[in-house]
Amino acid sequence: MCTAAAFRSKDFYFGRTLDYEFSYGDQVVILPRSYPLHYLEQETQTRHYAMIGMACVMEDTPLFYDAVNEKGLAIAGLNFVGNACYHPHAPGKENIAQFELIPWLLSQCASVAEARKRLECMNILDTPFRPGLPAAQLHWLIADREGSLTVESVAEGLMIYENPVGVLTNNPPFPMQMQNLANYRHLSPDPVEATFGPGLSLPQYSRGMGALGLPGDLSSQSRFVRVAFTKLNSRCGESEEESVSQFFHILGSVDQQRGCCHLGEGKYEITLYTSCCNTDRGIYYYTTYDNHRIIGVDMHREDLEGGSLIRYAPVTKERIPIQNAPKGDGV
Ligand SMILES: C[C@H](CCC(=O)NCCS(=O)(=O)O)[C@H]1CC[C@H]2[C@@H]3[C@H](O)C[C@@H]4C[C@H](O)CC[C@]4(C)[C@H]3C[C@H](O)[C@]12C
Repeated sequence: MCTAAAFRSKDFYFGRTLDYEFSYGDQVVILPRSYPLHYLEQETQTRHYAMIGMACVMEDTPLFYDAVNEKGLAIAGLNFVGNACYHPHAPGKENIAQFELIPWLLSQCASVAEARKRLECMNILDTPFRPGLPAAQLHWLIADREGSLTVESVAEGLMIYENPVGVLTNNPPFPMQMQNLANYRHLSPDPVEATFGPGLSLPQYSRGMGALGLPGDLSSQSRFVRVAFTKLNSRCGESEEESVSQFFHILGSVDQQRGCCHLGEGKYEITLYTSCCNTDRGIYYYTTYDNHRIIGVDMHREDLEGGSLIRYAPVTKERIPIQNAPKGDGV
């Protein structure tokens, strides 16, 4: 399972949890403006916007899971298994392979509005990156500080939906997620009046009872409701630290702990990493399952005019300072 969210305080933040049972070899990758981008059916781009994101690099190609470009446009791909359907070459369309979608849009679009224009003439090809690595069945959250889209390539074609909530999880298709949200329209962060029935006095015995009924399980439909409620009711200060901290709390509402989602044969799905990118500043923050310390990688500290990929292996080890150690232990 995975969850992605867009969030605005003073700056605009975008990130995701990546929930899975193994890592493909994730790295924080900065792709500078002159790194050539090759496509199956499109001309090679030799100059384009720079981007930063989480990817695995195969044959010198960064295969992005989520990324943000220097203009503040952000995209995350999330599993959409059983519903994603890609198509053969379509004449008259811009034919883009599934693994090319993120670089194709981030290399040339500065906003959601520009991405939408490109998407309207796109066809997503089923061609795998290489034999033995089938095309991941995904749908995408695309966002900038003005708004969000959900993009789903299904049997009927490429669907582009306005996403008024700015969150995405996995199945079912986006229109069903939104319809399901209506079942929770009564939830509130405020205390609510007892309306159960006339003449019955029911006590408000706890704080937080306005959100009683918010689903707590790990299914993708429940996570959609939970993260939407958390994000829409989020309040935080405008500083970078407060905003980043709040963003990790929003995605913390759908964090997946080892043991709660058994896949059989002793395998468990866990939140491998959580990301939060300040899209205005180009800083990609992340935590990993065993490293709760937020680590940042700032794309503007690198040579964005260069022609080589810049790669950082994620910090995966927990470091727990002891506050009353002799020299404060770095607290
Ligand atoms: C597994 C990841 C999605 C996690 C997720 O949504 N989990 C939910 C599980 S479930 O539905 O609820 O069961 C996806 C997100 C991005 C994907 C990767 C990117 O699309 C880049 C390439 C694309 C290639 O086609 C396959 C390898 C790959 C390297 C993908 C592997 C894998 O499918 C990733 C890492």
